[in-house]
Amino acid sequence: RLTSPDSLHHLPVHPLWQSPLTIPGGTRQSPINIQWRDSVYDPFLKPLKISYDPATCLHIWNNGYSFLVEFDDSTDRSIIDGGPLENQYRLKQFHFHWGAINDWGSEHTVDCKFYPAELHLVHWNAVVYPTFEEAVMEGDGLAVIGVFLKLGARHEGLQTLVDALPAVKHKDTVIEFDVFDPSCLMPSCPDYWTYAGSLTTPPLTESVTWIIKKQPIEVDEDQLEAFRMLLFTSDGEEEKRMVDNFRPLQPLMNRTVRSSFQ
Ligand SMILES: COc1ccc(CNS(=O)(=O)c2ccc(S(N)(=O)=O)s2)cc1
Ligand SMILES: [Zn+2]
Repeated sequence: RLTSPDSLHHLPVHPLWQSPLTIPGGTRQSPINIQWRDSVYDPFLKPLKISYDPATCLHIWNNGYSFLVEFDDSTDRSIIDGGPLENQYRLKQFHFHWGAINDWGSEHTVDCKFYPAELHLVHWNAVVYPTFEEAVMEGDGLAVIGVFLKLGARHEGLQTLVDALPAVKHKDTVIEFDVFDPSCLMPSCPDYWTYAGSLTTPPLTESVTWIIKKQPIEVDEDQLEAFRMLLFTSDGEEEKRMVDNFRPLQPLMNRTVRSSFQ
């Protein structure tokens, strides 16, 4: 059993990002810096297999941390398999982390370099665990694919999401979003790093197999600015722009980052 959520509330929190800075006894916290030269090529790592059914898309909502696109995870219609994983994992939601300016915003860094934003696709091990909530508490319960966003050409697939953001400007607003294929947000290169880590927001449980794509996707300035016009705050509250919603880097401790490529 992992740290229970209620034991986290008295810990020092990061001012901008209501997430405890440290977890007592935490040995596999996320995010981390990925030092390219220290990652170890593992020839036994398989290619990651992704098969998403766009019709499993349900809605977009602003949860006060980020905006999430949630999926129907009651069946195995949207799954990932292979890569470092021993089971197939079901897609539950994806969300982003971003900065107030383009110099930072990602959660993971590569050779201490920040990207302006990072996409997280959250999957859970429905082969072994009966519910997502149980999977969140187990070491092999979750698999999150991280994709870096870099400033460049406009991303047409992302634009359909961006167009919906004004409707979820405030915390706890939701809109229906019934067809979206997150595969369009994947870079073309299959290369990834993988390591054992945690959720980067409460409950910060050490239940995530991280799969971080080496190649970023390109988005343009207007698309990043659209993220930055979202609010942490509910309608009627004093407006706080939703920016810098990333957790500080955590110590690598006794972990090795493996790469699927040489
Ligand atoms: C007990 O019920 C629960 C337990 C946990 C959650 C949090 N939601 S979550 O697990 O999808 C994620 C939180 C942070 C993620 S990150 N940035 O590492 O990809 S994913 C919701 C309900
Ligand atoms: Zn995340």
